[in-house]
Amino acid sequence: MEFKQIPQRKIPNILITGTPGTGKTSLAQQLSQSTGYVHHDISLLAKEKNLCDGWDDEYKCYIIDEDKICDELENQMNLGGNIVDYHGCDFFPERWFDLVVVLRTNNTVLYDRLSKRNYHQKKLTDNIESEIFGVILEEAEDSYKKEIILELENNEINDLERNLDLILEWIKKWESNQK
Ligand SMILES: Nc1ncnc2c1ncn2[C@@H]1O[C@H](COP(=O)(O)OP(=O)(O)OP(=O)(O)O)[C@@H](O)[C@H]1O
Repeated sequence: MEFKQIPQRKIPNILITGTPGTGKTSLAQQLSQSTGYVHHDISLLAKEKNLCDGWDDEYKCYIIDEDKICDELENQMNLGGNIVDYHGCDFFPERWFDLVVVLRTNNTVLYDRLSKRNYHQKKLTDNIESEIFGVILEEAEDSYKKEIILELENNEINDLERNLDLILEWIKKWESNQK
């Protein structure tokens, strides 16, 4: 059998994950503007391309079809220069990512952000508890090497700017290491 070797990417792929409301999309959008990398908001992609596997009546949201999402993104991920934004991280191929950012938010701040979305009480409480117990961080630690995981606080606007600068700095180093 003949294997086609995939050339090493020259620009990195970054996963931004964290509990809903921790600011993944805000950071991903700014990072995409600063770098020209492609922002993939997985929930949006699933809806737009019909990569869903039903409706979750308890949480009132679509259930994404993880296999279809991975198939949809595979070719683009091989090229590098992608920012993937999703509140889960254990179903993506590990080889896709060079950096995994886990955003964390103080529970009082997160409560305020999620209350504005009119989530029902159970969805609100479950998300706050998930953040308190660091469920997504644990999921990231179970799925990726710890050297590529970056846990970042995102409570106020200064945090967003600092996190953006940190990631831009990381990209510069990563790219110069590839030369
Ligand atoms: N550093 C910050 N300071 C203040 N507000 C912020 C900050 N980051 C994000 N926000 C605000 O918090 C809310 C949630 O942000 P955002 O939609 O980016 O979160 P998310 O993690 O992508 O959520 P979801 O997983 O549900 O898509 C938005 O109203 C956004 O403007």
